[in-house]
Amino acid sequence: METQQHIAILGSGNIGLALAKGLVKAGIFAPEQITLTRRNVAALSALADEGYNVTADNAGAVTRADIVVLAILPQQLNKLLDEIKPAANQTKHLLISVVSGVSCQDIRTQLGLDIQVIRAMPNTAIAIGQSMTCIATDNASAANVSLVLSLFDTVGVSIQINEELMTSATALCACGIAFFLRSIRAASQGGTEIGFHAHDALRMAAQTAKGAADLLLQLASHPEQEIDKVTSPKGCTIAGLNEMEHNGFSSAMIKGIKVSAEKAGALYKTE
Ligand SMILES: NC(=O)C1=CN([C@@H]2O[C@H](COP(=O)(O)OP(=O)(O)OC[C@H]3O[C@@H](n4cnc5c(N)ncnc54)[C@H](O)[C@@H]3O)[C@@H](O)[C@H]2O)C=CC1
Ligand SMILES: O=C(O)[C@@H]1CCC=N1
Repeated sequence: METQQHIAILGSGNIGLALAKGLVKAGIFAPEQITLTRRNVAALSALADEGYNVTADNAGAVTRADIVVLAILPQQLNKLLDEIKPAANQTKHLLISVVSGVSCQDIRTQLGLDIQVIRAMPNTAIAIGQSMTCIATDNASAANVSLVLSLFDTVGVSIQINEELMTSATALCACGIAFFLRSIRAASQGGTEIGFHAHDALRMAAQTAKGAADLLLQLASHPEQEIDKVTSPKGCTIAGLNEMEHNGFSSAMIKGIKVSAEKAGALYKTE
């Protein structure tokens, strides 16, 4: 799905750069078709050497682009929208916002334009083509929704959801990367305590986690169905699993995801 379009990514931090790298890796955009912005443009010099356009001029980047991605923090958004307002064109531009907790309508209101806005919630695995991305909109055309879904499908799996579920998607999928990484890290720490060198324990834990995820994804199976196959009667798996549950393993994950979702919903309002 190669494209001739030009994309501007406003805010080249963790997720903006992960998106840019993912799109280039997937062969959708050449670096020359991507403009990356950041206030401290010197921090993007390595990207400039790779062929990306880099600038601190957000409005200029918007003028040259067909698709504009907003990838800055919620508290930085209003200032940026004021800056690009003169360059934004509601007939030309499609806005994609990955900013947590900010609705499509919030963005149009701040811009004062009836522009098409699609929210996307990817995660950092987008850099390696493994993102779970949720998208939502309240006004974009079906053609633009398909375009954005197919764009994110090249860098993982994408689904369209109702906009009111976007903060939940943020907690489960975007923050979720950190939650699962911490679980793997904890498993590796356990592995070290029972005899493996730290780097071996981490690799073993990560591959085991990957296998567990693939059992669900490839077999369309349920976790408990797969757990039942591991837990031999009177065995060591059920002993370990029950010990974890007595200490609140599932409960901690559920409570953490709930707190994360509440926080995601309040990020823009508490700027
Ligand atoms: N990090 C993640 O895994 C994910 C983050 N998000 C959302 O993406 C947004 C960005 O998050 P991160 O990448 O983690 O933050 P970050 O702080 O790493 O990146 C933001 C970047 O924007 C730049 N910036 C700030 N003001 C600017 C301006 N006026 N013009 C140009 N650049 C400017 C900053 O220098 C920084 O490089 C947030 O709204 C976050 O909620 C969404 C999904 C996943
Ligand atoms: O921690 C955050 O607020 C952002 C949103 C989702 C992932 N990182």
